[in-house]
Amino acid sequence: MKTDPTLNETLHKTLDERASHCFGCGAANQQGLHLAFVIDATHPDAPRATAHVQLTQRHEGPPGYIHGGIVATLLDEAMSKLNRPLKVLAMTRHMEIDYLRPAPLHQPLLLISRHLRREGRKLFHHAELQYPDGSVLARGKGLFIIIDERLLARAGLTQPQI
Ligand SMILES: CCCCCCCCCC(=O)SCCNC(=O)CCNC(=O)[C@H](O)C(C)(C)COP(=O)(O)OP(=O)(O)OC[C@H]1O[C@@H](n2cnc3c(N)ncnc32)[C@H](O)[C@@H]1OP(=O)(O)O
Repeated sequence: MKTDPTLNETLHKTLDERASHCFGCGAANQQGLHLAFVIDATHPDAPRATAHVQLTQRHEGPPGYIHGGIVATLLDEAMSKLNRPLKVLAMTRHMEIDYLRPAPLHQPLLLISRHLRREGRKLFHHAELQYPDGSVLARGKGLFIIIDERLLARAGLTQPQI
């Protein structure tokens, strides 16, 4: 049986290295958004993440504005960045979004997320896309589920013990 020649290489990379093509934040993804977050873990149980965003016509939906699916990606990515400071691996299970105003292209915007609460494996996060003056363009609430070792292995995401 033939094996994929890239498989062995993939298995020997850490999860962080394998996330380098993440569409939201991966440095190696040339088509990605390259979001760079600053994490504030002053309160370890209530971390916050912030990123500056300025998108171009590549991500256009309505003329002059960011596509709604990309807005969802921004909010999802911002919320996912709260998992590491909480010292867990977790994936988005449910997300809801209020698109309050069209989000403009070519303008500096702020992406801000915060952890709300934890109930067992369930993490409840919140995120906003804002103008620099704090007025809100879109708001998201997310349910992230903490992934245990068994599920990591099933998803092929186990970090090899070598
Ligand atoms: C891994 C590191 C990589 C991170 C990259 C970050 C990228 C940015 C974030 C993403 O976009 S991740 C990609 C999008 N997400 C996915 O692809 C996840 C796909 N879903 C799954 O793989 C599974 O559903 C998942 C592993 C998340 C959970 O599967 P489980 O079988 O472990 O969950 P389960 O069905 O038992 O639900 C867990 C709990 O949530 C509850 N739940 C589920 N849906 C709910 C809902 N909609 N509202 C409220 N509660 C809900 C459910 O009742 C249950 O509650 P209890 O623990 O109290 O019993």
